[in-house]
Amino acid sequence: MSTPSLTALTPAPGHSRGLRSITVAHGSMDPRTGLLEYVVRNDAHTWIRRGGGLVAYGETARFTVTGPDRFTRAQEWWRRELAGAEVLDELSVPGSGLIAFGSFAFSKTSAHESRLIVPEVVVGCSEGMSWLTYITDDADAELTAEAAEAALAAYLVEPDAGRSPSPGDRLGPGVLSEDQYKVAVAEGVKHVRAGELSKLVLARDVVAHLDTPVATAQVLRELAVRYEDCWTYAVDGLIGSTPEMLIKVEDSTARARVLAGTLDRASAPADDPGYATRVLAGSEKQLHEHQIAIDSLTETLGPFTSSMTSHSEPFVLQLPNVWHLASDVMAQLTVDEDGLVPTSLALVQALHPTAAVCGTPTTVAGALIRELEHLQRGPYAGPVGWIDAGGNGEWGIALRGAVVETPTRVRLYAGCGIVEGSQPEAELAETWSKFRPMIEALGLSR
Ligand SMILES: C=C(O[C@H]1C=CC=C(C(=O)O)[C@@H]1O)C(=O)O
Repeated sequence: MSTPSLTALTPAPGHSRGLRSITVAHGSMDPRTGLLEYVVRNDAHTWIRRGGGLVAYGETARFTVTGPDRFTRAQEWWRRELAGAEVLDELSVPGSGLIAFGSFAFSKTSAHESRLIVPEVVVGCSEGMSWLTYITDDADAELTAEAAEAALAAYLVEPDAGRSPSPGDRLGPGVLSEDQYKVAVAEGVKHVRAGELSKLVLARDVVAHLDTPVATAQVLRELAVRYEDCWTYAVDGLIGSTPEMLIKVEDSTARARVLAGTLDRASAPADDPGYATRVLAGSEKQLHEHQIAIDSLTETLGPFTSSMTSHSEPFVLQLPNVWHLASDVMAQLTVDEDGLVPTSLALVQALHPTAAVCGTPTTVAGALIRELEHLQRGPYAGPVGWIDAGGNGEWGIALRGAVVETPTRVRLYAGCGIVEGSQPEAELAETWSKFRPMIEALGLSR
């Protein structure tokens, strides 16, 4: 397997025949809002958690691809772009310098285009540092702090208006009705009981029809404030706030957050603080589902690492809508004889799709998803995130999100892990708990 390396992705300084970028320190940020003050336009690309991360505007380059080799081809394109690039970066931290935002289709057979987008301006904030990056393909453009500030100012000058819920806004069914979804779950359980697979993830969609155009920036700000432990993403109309980190690479350290096992907070008794721990961490079914997800990640990540640690027991992650059983995994990536480690995108390629969104074994689950779901997942449950010139990056799984299909039509997706003990009615209810972040951020009710 050829894994692009950190060094192979590092652009040569001083000669340019393509992308050119400058990164400068950017004034201090309001600690209460962090990056959110920059999420003012509906075309923002975002990757935000607890006020930090990246917000970007504009598009200097784009690569689109479909098919089973979408990750390899995207990496090749990124390497080619970097090879001819000129990069001035006074910070040189993960996420500074040249970066691309990306979103990949869940399925290798999907007609949906996976994409890498190199923005024009990026505001970044991490560990008390803030920076501004300006990226151009104009050989004559000046790479100065003033040029970067001017490029950012041009995007911020006209913020998009928010919207208020309208009486005509409504939530309609998606491809499968609720009853059809329950039938699909029951079918899935039969296959699990027959021993064909141990876990299968079945998803469904619902469609928000709005009276007036969706105010994406407002939706993203609401998601980022409410779901501050999640990663609020926006890439080209794919928006949401995911609690699941597929892989994060910072130099030679990789991290992942694996989730599986869900409990709706809406149905919890108010006066029982031990409820989530008892019901989730005390449930054989939930622990089994979680173990399958952990095993799938660690088995695949193992060959890339020299050491790996995770807690022996999952913890209960509390989000505003649900509790999850969660495990954080940290690994040291193996450094090869040339001193190189795999890039974040190379690891994405190896890890996707995990048991959290597909099932185990992957091929059996993938075939059953196609047979039972009747849904074009598109970018739902695919990797979403960013990569920099050094190969660092953060790639979440595009969950708890939606695709803005037209200014007034937004498609929401949610799925559930199906194991032997799954009940169709309970899984249907669980999809509603997973739709809730988007339903509320859009100002809708069920
Ligand atoms: C497939 C989804 O969630 C996955 C991630 C966490 C917990 C899950 C579960 O408990 O079923 C799912 O595997 C989704 O949110 O659409």
